[in-house]
Formats: sequence, C-alpha cells, structure tokens
Amino acid sequence: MILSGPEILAETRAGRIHIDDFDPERLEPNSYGFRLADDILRYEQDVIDCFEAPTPEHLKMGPEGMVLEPGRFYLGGTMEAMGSPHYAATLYACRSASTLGIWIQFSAPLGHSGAVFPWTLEMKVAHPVRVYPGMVIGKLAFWSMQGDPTGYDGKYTGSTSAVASRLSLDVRVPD
Ligand SMILES: O=c1ccn([C@H]2C[C@H](O)[C@@H](COP(=O)(O)OP(=O)(O)OP(=O)(O)O)O2)c(=O)[nH]1
Repeated sequence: MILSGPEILAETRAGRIHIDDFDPERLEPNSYGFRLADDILRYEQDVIDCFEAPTPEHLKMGPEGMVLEPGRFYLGGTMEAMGSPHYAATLYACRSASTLGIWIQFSAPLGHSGAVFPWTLEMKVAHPVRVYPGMVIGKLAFWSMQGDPTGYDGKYTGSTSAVASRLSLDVRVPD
C-alpha cells in the first residue's frame, strides 16, 4: 500500500523513513515533494558504450539556473537524500513541471528498501526550459512491502549526488 502524507511524516519522525533535509511543508497527500539539486551531468560522447564507464561533463547551476535544451539528455539530482530500510519508493515528476515539458524520469522509477541517498533524475525537455536549483520538481512515494525487507547493496550505495550510469561495473555476459 502507498503511504499517506501523514504516515510519511510519522515514519520520518520515527526514524523509519529518511528524508534529509525534511520539511513538513513539502508533504503531499501520498508523497514527498523533492527539489532539484545544483549539479547537472551531461554525456558528451558521440557513442556511449555500455561496457565502458561514461565520462560525463559536470555542470554546476548558480541561482540563475540553467537552460536545458531539447535533444540532450541530462542527469539531475535531488537535493534530499531519501529512502527507507522499511519501505520501497517510487519517483515521479510533479505535474506542474511535467506539463511544462520537463521530464525527470523515464524507465527506472523504483527505489529499493535500504537505498538512502540523493536520487539521480533522468532529464529531458520538450523545448528549451530554464530550471533552477531548489525548485520542487518531483515527488517520492513510499510503499509497504509484502515479505521481509532486504537492504539495498548495489552500485549506487553511498551516492552523495547525481551519479552517471555504472553499468560498466556489471560483469559482462560472455560471448
Ligand atoms: O530514477 C532513479 C531510480 C532509482 N534510483 C536509486 C534508487 C534505487 O534503489 C537505486 C538503484 O537503482 P537500480 O537498482 O534500478 O539500479 P541498477 O542499475 O539495477 O544497479 P544495482 O543493481 O547496482 O542497484 O538508485 C535513482 O537514483 N534514480
């Protein structure tokens, strides 16, 4: 079941959900509204090889923000470290950002129980859009699980900001 806003508040206060920093003002009926961090990553290679570590360009937004261009793919980050050992989580855009033509998530919305860190956003825009650090851009929902939780221990454990793909760390399937 999805947690209500009051339940997210109660579980955060009980230390069972981690949202840092946490502002009760950003609680929503079934989610918590997170903000865009100031770091943006952009792949510069003409061709990305899944089995080679990508070398993204790291951009830092100032208070004036940054214009995202259509036809480019960006990685953004959440200002907040978020997650829970006791709940799974799913990430969504805010309708208000989405209806401006800003997409922050395409195909990897699931957060495992035990994954607690700033989330990486898969960002594209429909037309040039200026985004700003600190703007509320998406929401995280928390879900109770059936069965015992197992802690996440994957390639992104310990992330402190937006992280480029680490697919190249996976064992390559033999020919
Ligand atoms: O859009 C997303 C989706 C998930 N996550 C976080 C939460 C999730 O628990 C973690 C790992 O995601 P996933 O398990 O999908 O990564 P993977 O590529 O399968 O790598 P690994 O098996 O090492 O986890 O990254 C994000 O930061 N952004």
